[in-house]
Amino acid sequence: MENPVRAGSQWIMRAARWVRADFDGIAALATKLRDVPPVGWEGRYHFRGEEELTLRYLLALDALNFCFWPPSPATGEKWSVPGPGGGRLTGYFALAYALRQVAEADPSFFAPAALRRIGRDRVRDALGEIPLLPWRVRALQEVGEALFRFGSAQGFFARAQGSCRRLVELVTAHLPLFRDAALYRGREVLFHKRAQILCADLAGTFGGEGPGALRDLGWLTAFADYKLPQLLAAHGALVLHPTLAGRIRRLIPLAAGSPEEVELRAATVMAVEELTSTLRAGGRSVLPCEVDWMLWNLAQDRLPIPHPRVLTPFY
Ligand SMILES: Nc1nc2c(c(CN[C@H]3C=C[C@H](O)[C@@H]3O)cn2[C@@H]2O[C@H](COP(=O)(O)O)[C@@H](O)[C@H]2O)c(=O)[nH]1
Repeated sequence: MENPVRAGSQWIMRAARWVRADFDGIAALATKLRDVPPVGWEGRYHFRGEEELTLRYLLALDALNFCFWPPSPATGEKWSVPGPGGGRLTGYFALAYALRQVAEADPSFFAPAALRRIGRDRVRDALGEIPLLPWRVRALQEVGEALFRFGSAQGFFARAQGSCRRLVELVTAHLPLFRDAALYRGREVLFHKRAQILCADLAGTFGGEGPGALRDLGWLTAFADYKLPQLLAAHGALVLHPTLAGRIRRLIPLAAGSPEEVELRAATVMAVEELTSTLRAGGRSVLPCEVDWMLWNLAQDRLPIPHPRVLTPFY
């Protein structure tokens, strides 16, 4: 079955007014990507241990995998935690590492009954002053609730039967904060960013074996976060309406669910589809999620324009 994220994004881009994919820009970026080696799983900061705990950890990780930038640009620094080598980690890797330390020091944090009724103080103890704390508390409570209902993380993930599509359906059915959808011109469109990343994280963590043996990774689209549109726009693969570009440059948050925000996400998905086809036509066999990883990796370097800011628990 076709991924609804792909079909929805295609439909949005036919009507889009704020963002367009630029085919010369995409072709130029594809040429650059041709020489980028495949990006493997970067698991240095993740927890890996006994299977049940690892699965609980991954579900919690992707439940919290959103908004790592300071809501107030004037006062806030990007959220960070001390890393293993003395420096500081930010963003996704900071979250992976902070949760790993919790898993190692106090595995009972991830017990279904504990997560179900976790409160702000416990989350703050674990993660420090992370943005959007109330959403994160709720996200963890939902993880606890789902684990409680299924009895274990192993029981939960087993229901996916090795399929990304089923895992996305499962997660979005049982954990409301994974339901990453928007209304565009009166129609519901899906992005399922964190649910789809969970599939990639699962495959990466387990090296494609055991619970990470997912047979339909090609079903996944790009994960419509805030780093990919930043990179794509910086390379001219996406062209933004000047008003939108100006707002992003001035760090003004975009309204969640606004047409410009939804179009940016759809354009990101479609640009990655186009990059994937271009690379394939050039003889390189890649999946959209692999192109996503290449781009996300490149987006870890300093970029000439800021990333779009949307206060949302979805990405
Ligand atoms: N499109 C896309 N977005 C991704 C990821 C990942 C994690 N993947 C890695 C994990 C191990 C592997 O080796 C993977 O490469 C996180 N994010 C998103 O980025 C944003 C944070 O950015 P920053 O502040 O710079 O950490 C935030 O929205 C977060 O949800 C991805 O893969 N693709």
